[in-house]
Amino acid sequence: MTHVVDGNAVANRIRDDLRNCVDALEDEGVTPGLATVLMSEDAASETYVSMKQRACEDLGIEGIHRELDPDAPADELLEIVAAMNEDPDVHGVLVQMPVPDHVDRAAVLRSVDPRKDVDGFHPENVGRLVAGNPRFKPCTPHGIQKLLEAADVDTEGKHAVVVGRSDIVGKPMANLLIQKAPGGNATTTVCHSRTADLGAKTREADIVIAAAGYPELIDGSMIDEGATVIDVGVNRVDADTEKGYELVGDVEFESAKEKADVITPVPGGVGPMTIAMLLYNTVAAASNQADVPVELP
Ligand SMILES: NC(=O)C1=CN([C@@H]2O[C@H](COP(=O)(O)OP(=O)(O)OC[C@H]3O[C@@H](n4cnc5c(N)ncnc54)[C@H](OP(=O)(O)O)[C@@H]3O)[C@@H](O)[C@H]2O)C=CC1
Ligand SMILES: Nc1nc(=O)c2c([nH]1)NC[C@@H]1CN(c3ccc(C(=O)N[C@@H](CCC(=O)O)C(=O)O)cc3)C=[N+]21
Repeated sequence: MTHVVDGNAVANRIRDDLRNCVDALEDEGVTPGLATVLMSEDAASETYVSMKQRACEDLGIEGIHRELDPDAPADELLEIVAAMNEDPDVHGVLVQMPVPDHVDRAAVLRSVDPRKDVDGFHPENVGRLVAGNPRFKPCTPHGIQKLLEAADVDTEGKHAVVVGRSDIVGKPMANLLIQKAPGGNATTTVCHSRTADLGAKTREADIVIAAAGYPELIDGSMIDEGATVIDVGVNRVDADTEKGYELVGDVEFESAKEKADVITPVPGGVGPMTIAMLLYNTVAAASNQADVPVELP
């Protein structure tokens, strides 16, 4: 029987453990604070940011949210981030991606205080991750490591094929998988839009991590018997539903499930883990900044 990993259940376990950490910080007079900034009118981005804020509230983390007109000058965004960097009640700062085209994305990522960079996107934190000394592991790849662990999938010595090379998912995922550390030690291939014969690469994989943002790109014919399939894709596809769309992963679930031993669904797989690990990084940031040690899950 194929194991369909319940990301909501794993995420809820982590969130329960984090609640104890928040209580321990609270006992020392510290309330963790997460500030989010949204400069977009994209409906999916709005949904994700409000899910993050609700998750904070649920845990006793103080959520602060700012929204900017997508046409506002880039300096306005940088000023907001600078104020959040200075605010002692804010321990984590997250600028929801993507930002509008007239805003220099790299400059935004550099503007976040690296000690508050709970996304792990600041170049200093990217460098530390690559060097094997991470401060904050990026939320989605970190969540995938936790999911693999929960599903008893050992990465050591396995061939992992990551489909996608974005700064948010593909690259940090590959960097974690090649680390000489628990959850790493995998032989790792990174594929992208210029990869020739993607199926030939994914069929070689013990673990496929699909993060291309292309609905049902990977079907059962591209999966080896007994493989583990992690579907990161969250694509809104027009459908005759109440909302007018349905969520579809980068994996064609039914055919891939026939081949895989372990597979994650969409929704309810990687997505909830991303949010749980954002809470994790926020608690870690508060613990470091307040110099109050906590035992993270
Ligand atoms: N579940 C979660 O928590 C999260 C889900 N997501 C979802 O994951 C998906 C990927 O997100 P993100 O990394 O930000 O996306 P990006 O668009 O930034 O990157 C997509 C990557 O996939 C590659 N790619 C695109 N099409 C193909 C193809 N046909 N064959 C092989 N590679 C391809 C691109 O290649 P190239 O570099 O050559 O352009 C690029 O490297 C999206 O659906 C997004 O919504 C994202 C973040 C969190
Ligand atoms: N600075 C920044 N940090 C991010 O972490 C970041 C970002 N920008 N930009 C966009 C992506 C996307 N992302 C998701 C988070 C949760 C779900 C999630 O919880 N998905 C639910 C379904 C959500 C729904 O119902 O629409 C699920 O898969 O079960 C999905 C996607 C974080 N991202």
